[in-house]
Amino acid sequence: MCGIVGVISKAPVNQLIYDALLLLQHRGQDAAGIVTAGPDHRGTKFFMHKARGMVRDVFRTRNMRALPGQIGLGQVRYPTAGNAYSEEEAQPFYVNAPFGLVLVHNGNLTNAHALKGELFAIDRRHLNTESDTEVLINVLAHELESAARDQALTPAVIFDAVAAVHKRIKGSYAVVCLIAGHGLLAFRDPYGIRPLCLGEAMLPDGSRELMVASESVALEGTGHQFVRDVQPGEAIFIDYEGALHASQCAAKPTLNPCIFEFVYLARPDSVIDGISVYQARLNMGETLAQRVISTVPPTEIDVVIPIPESSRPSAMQLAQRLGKPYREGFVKNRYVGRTFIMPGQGQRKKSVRQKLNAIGSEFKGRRVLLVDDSIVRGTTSREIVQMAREAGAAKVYLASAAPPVRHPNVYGIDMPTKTELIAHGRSSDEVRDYIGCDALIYQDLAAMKKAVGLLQPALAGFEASCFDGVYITGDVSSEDFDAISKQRSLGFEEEEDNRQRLALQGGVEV
Ligand SMILES: O=P(O)(O)OC[C@H]1O[C@H](OP(=O)(O)OP(=O)(O)O)[C@H](O)[C@@H]1O
Ligand SMILES: NC(=O)CC[C@H](N)C(=O)O
Ligand SMILES: [Mg+2]
Repeated sequence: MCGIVGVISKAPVNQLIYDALLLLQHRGQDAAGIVTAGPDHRGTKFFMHKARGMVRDVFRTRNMRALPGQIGLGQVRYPTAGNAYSEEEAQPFYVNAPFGLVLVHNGNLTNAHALKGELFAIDRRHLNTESDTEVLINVLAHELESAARDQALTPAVIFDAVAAVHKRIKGSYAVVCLIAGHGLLAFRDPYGIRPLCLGEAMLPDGSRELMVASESVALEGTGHQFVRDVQPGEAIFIDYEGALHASQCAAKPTLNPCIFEFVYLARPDSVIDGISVYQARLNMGETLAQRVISTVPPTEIDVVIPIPESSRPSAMQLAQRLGKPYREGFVKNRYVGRTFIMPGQGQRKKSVRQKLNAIGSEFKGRRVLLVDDSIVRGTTSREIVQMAREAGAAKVYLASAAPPVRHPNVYGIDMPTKTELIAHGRSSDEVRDYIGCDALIYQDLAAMKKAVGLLQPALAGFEASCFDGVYITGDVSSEDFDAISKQRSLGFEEEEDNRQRLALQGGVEV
């Protein structure tokens, strides 16, 4: 779940894209990049800067100055394919033909490994990284080339190319792409797994600035009005004059957003596909309360404490429903990022204690109900339960606003292998024992789908594979699972080697 943004304006866009990326930082902490198209030669020259790191670290003043132009796009990366530690896999990606394309992608292709061979052998395109996004840009380039041939690149031709891309690639993808000299193209996979929305702002000269972004918070936070979500399977093309063209390019589009966006990934102040993320989390707290009441009598709970950050709305609603005080028992170090989206278990584990610290007085002698939005690898909850006990809690109960995560995700959440999931192959009692709490209460999946789904009647359903093992695209083979998980673990091994080498040399990790 990376964060992506694209803008067409009559004013410089470098600072605007930077600001939008900061608002999307929660979607990716590993790398960031911006491309702008310069005012010269009708915007056919691209200016790019990308590197590993958080937005604030990647872009220095000199980098910002080197990004002129009124059109651009950007990305913050949370790697779910390829190698998390490779600078070359930071986005945007560039290919020089046809026209010159730069592209950013949120999602994960499940058939990237098969397409790689096809691109080389049949389409005669060379790929130089392990990234699925490089596969995607090359498929799009090939299809644009085929659709355009010797005719002018009209919106209809571009939409034909996107229709062909939908037929070739599998998985999840929200995409923004600049076509040199022509305009900005954005499209979303036929199931609408990953989010993408459109906004606008009027500039002082009366012209209209258009922005597409992963979440509405990026629009709002940069002074844009939300216009609408890009529909599943739909493509929109905004030409250099700012005219917007839209077309449905998929044969059978259905709206099945990833439910994990509402559980954890998205910011609560965003609205995705008409669903307020905050309201979704409140509703999850409400249904979780029913489960708590049937497991631990409320008379045995003194206080409800959230595990910051993402669980807060659910915990608040749960406490209200139980009629128990809601207290802040853990303080979050705001300078440590989100632990779940860090690459590598070693780094994630170390970061939990750096990130959260208990306020002793809130725990001493109390029977506490800790609430988290989800328990995935159990990294957070195991540490937190121990911290609550060290702080003197009399009883530690743990409630998860999401059901057990038992299946790998192949659509843009980095949990490609079953074995890394704490609830895989374990009963709830076994997970409770592993985590070390006195009672463990999980959300009910059907209740959660209903509680979030009622906020958007137009939904066909949710992509909820990590909870129910049903893969919405219906075409993920065991070979695809193997390819995705193998490739991710190879990246980690490489990094582990790298860390050990640096440690031996007394070097500093960069
Ligand atoms: O079981 P685990 O593998 O630990 O994963 C789940 C935890 O990770 C996330 O927190 P994170 O620190 O990433 O972000 P947050 O501050 O938004 O809650 C999530 O909110 C859970 O707390
Ligand atoms: N989380 C994402 O959307 C990642 C995009 C792409 N699969 C990458 O790894 O770079
Ligand atoms: Mg958390």
